[in-house]
Amino acid sequence: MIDTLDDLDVEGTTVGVRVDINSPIADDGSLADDARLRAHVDTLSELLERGGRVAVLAHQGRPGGDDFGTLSPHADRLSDLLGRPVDYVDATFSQAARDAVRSLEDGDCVVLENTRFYSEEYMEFDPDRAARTQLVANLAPVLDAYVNDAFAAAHRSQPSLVGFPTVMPGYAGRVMESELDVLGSIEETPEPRIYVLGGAKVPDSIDVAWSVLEKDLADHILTAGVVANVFLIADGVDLGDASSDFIYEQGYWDEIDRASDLLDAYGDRIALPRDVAVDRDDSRHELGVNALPPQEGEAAMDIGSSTLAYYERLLEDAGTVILNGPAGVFEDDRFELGTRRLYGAATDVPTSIVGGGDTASALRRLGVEGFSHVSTGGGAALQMLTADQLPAVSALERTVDAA
Ligand SMILES: Nc1ncnc2c1ncn2[C@@H]1O[C@H](COP(=O)(O)OP(=O)(O)OP(=O)(O)O)[C@@H](O)[C@H]1O
Ligand SMILES: O=C(O)[C@H](O)COP(=O)(O)O
Repeated sequence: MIDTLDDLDVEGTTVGVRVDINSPIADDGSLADDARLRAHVDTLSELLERGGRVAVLAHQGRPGGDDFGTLSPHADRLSDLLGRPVDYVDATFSQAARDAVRSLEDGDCVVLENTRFYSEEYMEFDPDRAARTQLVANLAPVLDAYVNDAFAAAHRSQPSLVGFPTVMPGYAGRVMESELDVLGSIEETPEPRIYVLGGAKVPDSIDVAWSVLEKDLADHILTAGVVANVFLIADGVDLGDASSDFIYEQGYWDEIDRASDLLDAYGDRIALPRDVAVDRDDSRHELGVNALPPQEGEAAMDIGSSTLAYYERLLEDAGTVILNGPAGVFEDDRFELGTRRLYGAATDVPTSIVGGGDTASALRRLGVEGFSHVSTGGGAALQMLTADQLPAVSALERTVDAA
């Protein structure tokens, strides 16, 4: 049982609110999509209107990634969306951050700097240990309560997600509450159940594949995106140097062995692409897997038309489809076809659940709509749909009682 904002006496309370506003970032550093910020408006508005003093905690990107950066543009955008001033401080738990939090008055909001600018935040801890990290130990004394609205990051056991509710009363925000409500009953969704695993977070997808196949939750897994490329290599297909180098550079080379083990154990339930699309002479060019490897420098950027026809046939019989991650590099018009058609076919399945920040942004861009539920979370939604407990949710369940 988790307490929600209904259980929090907000007025005059200084609340640390963990949100997930991790967003695509344009080349000039601005936000390329604000959907995740919009999702949290209800929670933040409610807290501010009820007289709360709100300190927003969030991450942006992963250390070393192109989208790793400051939350300053997020604060500006939140101010527009909330229709009130939102301060930003370029510190997360230092004296400057604590002073900014202490000086909040009822109805004020400040965004603290990217929690991942600080190295312990990118490590996974059990909640008790997380409570002793620098972030929690330094910031908790200036907060009265903690609200976790970051469903999309709830599968990470990082300090800002599991540490605070160990030392102060923790509550679910409105996004967290509604996601847990919708996604908490996977066993009740109609069968057969198909999982579509695409996108670029290969280790997360392989974890999910193991889990849903072992628990007999999935009748089929359709692979797409970089996940499919890893499975194709595991199946002995020569995808060429460009795709292999990309997988190696992402640090996913070991995932090929894990994919191979999965194919050995459950190959009859895992569908692999029959063709892929590459960039040849600046155009989309499709190649059957028998015609691979592609020419030098060509990478598999999307699933091809034969694969789409095959996947569409499988989806025709599905009762539930759960999708995460684009089928290809949808940002490039030549490689959006797989995502457009695969997700389009999924809207005809009686229960269709979509997860993922990039996925949701791809679907908006492509104008594909009509799903039963579009989750703010990618990996988190998938983990929830494996019927596994999310660490940040467990931490809220075990939170300390309000005084
Ligand atoms: N074949 C491919 N080669 C390279 N990149 C790909 C390919 N297919 C998809 N991608 C990239 O995958 C990225 C999205 O993957 P990701 O796993 O982050 O999805 P997501 O929906 O954001 O999920 P999450 O919310 O878990 O992060 C896109 O930027 C897209 O260009
Ligand atoms: O985009 C996401 O899935 C969440 O913000 C979590 O980000 P992470 O995968 O970098 O932990």
